[in-house]
Amino acid sequence: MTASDYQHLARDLVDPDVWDFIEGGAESERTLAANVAAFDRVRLRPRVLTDVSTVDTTVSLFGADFATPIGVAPTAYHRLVDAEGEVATAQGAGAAGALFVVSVFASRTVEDIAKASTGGLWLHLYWLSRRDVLADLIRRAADAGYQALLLTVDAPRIGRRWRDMRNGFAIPGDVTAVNVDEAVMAVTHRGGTGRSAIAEHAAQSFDQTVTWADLAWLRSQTSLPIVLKGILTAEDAALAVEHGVDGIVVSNHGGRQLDGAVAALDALPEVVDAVAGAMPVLFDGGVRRGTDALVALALGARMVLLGRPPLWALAAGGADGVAGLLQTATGELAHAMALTGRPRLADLDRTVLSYRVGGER
Ligand SMILES: Cc1cc2nc3c(=O)[nH]c(=O)nc-3n(C[C@H](O)[C@H](O)[C@H](O)COP(=O)(O)O)c2cc1C
Ligand SMILES: O=C(O)C(=O)c1ccccc1
Repeated sequence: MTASDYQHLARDLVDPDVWDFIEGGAESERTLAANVAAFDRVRLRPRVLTDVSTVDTTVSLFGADFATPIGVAPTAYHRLVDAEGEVATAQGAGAAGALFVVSVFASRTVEDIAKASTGGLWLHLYWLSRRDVLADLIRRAADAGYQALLLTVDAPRIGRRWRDMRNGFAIPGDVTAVNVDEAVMAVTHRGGTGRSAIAEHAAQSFDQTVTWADLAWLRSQTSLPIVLKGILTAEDAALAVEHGVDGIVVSNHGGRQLDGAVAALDALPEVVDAVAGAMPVLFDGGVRRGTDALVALALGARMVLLGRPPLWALAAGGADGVAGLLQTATGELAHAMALTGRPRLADLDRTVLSYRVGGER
């Protein structure tokens, strides 16, 4: 089944306030819409007679091999939609040979998730004020076999998500961020009419003072690769290279942070050009099909991540749903590679694309 099939099934299964939390974006949700619309503008230039009897979707990243360049983006609290939560997501991603990036606000322990996983795992972090909590979690993740750290840099504060504010949304009490010290989570505000508990919690627990210079502290804590998520400009891509990070994710957080931010796909070419091969560039935002993945890969992404679709699949089908989603998307990608006459990921370049992506610049 496709992402859209799982979305339709999930809608009837998930609590309406949780549904709004998953689906929603910031303010007018313009950037959320733009992420998906950007793919609608693209058309492909197929080449023919190239021997596509074997199509290869395998990709390696930081020394690990993946069956597919389509992975799972970090999203908080998977137990909101499935009793097994991230353990089921890890089983599904592993079955598909896909990367799973585990949110710092996961609702299962990093150790339990690692035990359930047969694939690659990275740990995502928000920069909490409590550096001792971060340091401890980084150590646990390394011990449990996580292969990289992904620091999200587009959320010093949480975007103004009116659905959550109007719903007075708070994570239900039986779902908790089990990997984060209770002292950090204790500041969680209950939300209430007109307020989002998630935004209030972040306002109290995230460190808004961090700058590029602070990355040296993170580097000192681990020998794992460090990937920055939430880069949208050539300027910041150049700074990322300068500061010696190991990879970046071009992302606008699925339209959940700065409304009006450029569509993720439109930002991808300038970032890829600025990085100029110095490190892998990943991509997320609006990918709903394998054919969308092909477009981002053609623009220079090494891997693409899905945010909302794995939550839909998890809600509708648990681990099997997540595996099914990733396998279907990978199948679509392989088909599109065959039908564009590019049977290897290395064959995918901008000549695949007919329309210019990247806005007016
Ligand atoms: C319910 C939900 C929770 C999320 N939680 C996180 C998070 O904890 N950390 C993070 O960096 N991004 C988070 N994201 C953003 C995703 O990692 C990703 O950037 C975005 O969903 C990609 O867009 P897509 O949903 O169109 O695929 C979340 C997104 C959703 C929908
Ligand atoms: O990152 C997000 O988009 C998000 O929804 C979230 C969830 C929990 C805590 C902080 C942010």
